[in-house]
Order: sequence, then C-alpha cells, then structure tokens
Amino acid sequence: MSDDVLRELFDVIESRRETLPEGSYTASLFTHEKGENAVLEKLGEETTELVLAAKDDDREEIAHESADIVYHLLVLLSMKGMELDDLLAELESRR
Ligand SMILES: N=c1c2ncn([C@@H]3O[C@H](COP(=O)(O)OP(=O)(O)OP(=O)(O)O)[C@@H](O)[C@H]3O)c2ncn1[C@@H]1O[C@H](COP(=O)(O)O)[C@@H](O)[C@H]1O
Repeated sequence: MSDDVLRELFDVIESRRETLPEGSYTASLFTHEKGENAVLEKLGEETTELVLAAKDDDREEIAHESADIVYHLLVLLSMKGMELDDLLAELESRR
C-alpha cells in the first residue's frame, strides 16, 4: 500500500469531518449517536471478520477486511484529533 493512498484517504476523512456532507458514511460516523463507540464497535466487528477470513485462508476476504480496518482506524485517528503522521512516525520508530 503506498503512502499516497493512505494520505489521500486520510485527507478525504478529514474533509468529511469538516463538512459533514449528506450521504457520507464517514460523516455518519462523526455524527453517530453512539459517538466514538460507533467506530470502536466497527473496528471490533471488522477484526473478528478478519480473524475468520484468516482461519478460512480466504485471501480475498483477508484483503477486504484489512482495508475495512485501516479505513476505520484512520477515522478513529481523525476523531481523536490525531494525524496520519502520528501512526507513520510510530511505525518508522520501530524500523
Ligand atoms: N474506505 C472506505 C470504507 N471502507 C469501509 N467503508 C464502509 O464501512 C462499512 C462497513 O460496515 P459493514 O461491515 O457493516 O458493511 P458491509 O458492506 O456489510 O461490509 P462487510 O460485511 O462486507 O465487511 C460499509 O458501509 C462500507 O461502505 C468505507 N467507507 C468509505 N471509505 C472511503 O471513504 C471515502 C468517502 O466515503 P463517504 O464518506 O461515504 O463519502 C470513500 O471514497 C472511500 O475511499
């Protein structure tokens, strides 16, 4: 996955947070009545789905669920007022 894809996705998420357009799934997470629990629950569900996909050795489903997790993870970072670079710097520091 290229850095650009992550940056572009994070920028879209930040834009949705600022403008809250109608019909946006991302915007619905920022305005959800459950607050941040909505995205936390999603992360839990997607992680369970990833585990099941891995157990099934279903590579297509593993990629699909992994992408769902990365997307919801970036929404969580944005919700917490964090930057994509907070995640990238942490990964860099482990090299
Ligand atoms: N990357 C994503 C993305 N990944 C997952 N999702 C949504 O997350 C939800 C996942 O929840 P569910 O698992 O319940 O949905 P599902 O379709 O049953 O999923 P599976 O069971 O197949 O895993 C679905 O509604 C997906 O549409 C995403 N929604 C948006 N994005 C990105 O965000 C951008 C902006 O989207 P909007 O905010 O909708 O304009 C899009 O262009 C995409 O780039």
